[in-house]
Amino acid sequence: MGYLSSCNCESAVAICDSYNLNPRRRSKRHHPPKLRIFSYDELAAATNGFSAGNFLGKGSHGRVYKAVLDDGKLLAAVKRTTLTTTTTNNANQADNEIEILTRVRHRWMVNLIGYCVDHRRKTKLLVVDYMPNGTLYDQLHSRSSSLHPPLTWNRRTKHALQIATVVHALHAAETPVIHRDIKSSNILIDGEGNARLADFGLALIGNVDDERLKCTPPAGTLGYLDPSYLAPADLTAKTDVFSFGILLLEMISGREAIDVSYSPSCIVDWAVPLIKRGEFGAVCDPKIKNRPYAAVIRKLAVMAARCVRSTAKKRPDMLEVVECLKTVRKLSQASPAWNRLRRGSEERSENVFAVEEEMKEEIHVRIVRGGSSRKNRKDSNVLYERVVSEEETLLSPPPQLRRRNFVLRSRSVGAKVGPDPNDDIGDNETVVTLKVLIEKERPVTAAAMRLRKSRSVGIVRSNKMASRKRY
Ligand SMILES: Nc1ncnc2c1ncn2[C@@H]1O[C@H](COP(=O)(O)OP(=O)(O)OP(=O)(O)O)[C@@H](O)[C@H]1O
Repeated sequence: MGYLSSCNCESAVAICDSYNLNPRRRSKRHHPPKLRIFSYDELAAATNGFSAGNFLGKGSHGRVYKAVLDDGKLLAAVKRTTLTTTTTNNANQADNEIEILTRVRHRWMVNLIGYCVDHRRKTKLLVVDYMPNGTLYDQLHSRSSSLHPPLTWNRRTKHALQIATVVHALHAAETPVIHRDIKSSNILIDGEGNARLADFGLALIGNVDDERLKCTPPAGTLGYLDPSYLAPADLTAKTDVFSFGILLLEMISGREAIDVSYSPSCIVDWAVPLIKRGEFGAVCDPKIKNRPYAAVIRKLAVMAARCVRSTAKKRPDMLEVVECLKTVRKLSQASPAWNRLRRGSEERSENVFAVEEEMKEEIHVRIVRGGSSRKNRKDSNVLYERVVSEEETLLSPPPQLRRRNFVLRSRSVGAKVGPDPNDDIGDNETVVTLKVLIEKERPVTAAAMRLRKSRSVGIVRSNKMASRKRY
């Protein structure tokens, strides 16, 4: 294969291997195994002739089978793609996946073991690590609790951190990789219960200003696809951050990215207003038995809401997401005694939280420190007025707010912003008047159907690009 000879596997493979990114381990350089080239017959024998008994699942690119190799010493998954006579999207996807998986490896990725290209049979086979515990999608959304018991909070945050870590490593690699198809069905669970990122069929390698990336049409999966990614030039690492944010919301809430049995059916439209109103309990999956204290759920939910912002630039990068998840994990694992203490203090400061949460809906804040008369309060005593950014309202109340000596009111859009002349407020009280963004209530439609697991859509590169020189 041309692309294999054109890139040095040994050095390229190391580009995002976390072992090599860790300076403490750099001295003992970790050399990933060489890729193997399999024959069709070898893989046919290893999968019992691609039998139904070895069938693992079907994706948009083809079927996946369990393979037993090396006299039973190696279990692998074989992804089988059929080539057609003309250059098709499927063929491109298999090429692209091999090329990327040849160059990048990470312990939280489903890594490539080898491959087989059989032109006579018009078949391309990718041999990857076998993941015996299914997908994160199954674990989150399975109806059968005996097959997949509900995931604990600890598991959810562990999986989220593992995937955030690998996505960050991909983005930070010398030659960055944008996955473009982060979703719960592309996260597989290995034998030790670790989450691994799979399916690099739509991934792109290179810098965003590379011609190849600039000519590749947008692709992804409905429900996870960044709404600001409408043209090739819109692609940035923040495209993955959006999909990761959807994944986080899915993990926190247990809801699917799109579920038409709810209204709103899109997880963003449902969860983000709740998060902005501070209703973190409502967002949290009722199947989680030992929930952490509210501040931990809040921290993660706010991060998820920031990841799914419509403006890509305002989203955090994956490093910030990784740091947030590490903190969330530390806080979640704090001792029960510490949590009891923390809960107690949360209850005592309930009013403060209520204020903070009400603030999340505001778009303007005006704080008026009261004088001795209402007239004074009305116009001459405005000490502070500003537009509060979405970020501030999600994360923290302005420092000027104190628990005592203020009265808080909410107003709908269009209401006058400023102190109400009918207030009966004593001297030296602070008035906070909020302009509230009221979302139009949408009619709730009866549950009609559930969407089946969403499939990836899109092509990896245009035919024009396919014929261009590889780098
Ligand atoms: N490495 C693997 N080990 C075990 N099972 C796997 C492995 N890879 C895939 N599977 C199974 O095969 C199914 C199909 O996987 P595939 O990646 O082809 O498609 P998908 O991610 O479900 O859908 P799409 O291709 O549309 O993104 C998965 O849902 C999973 O159950």
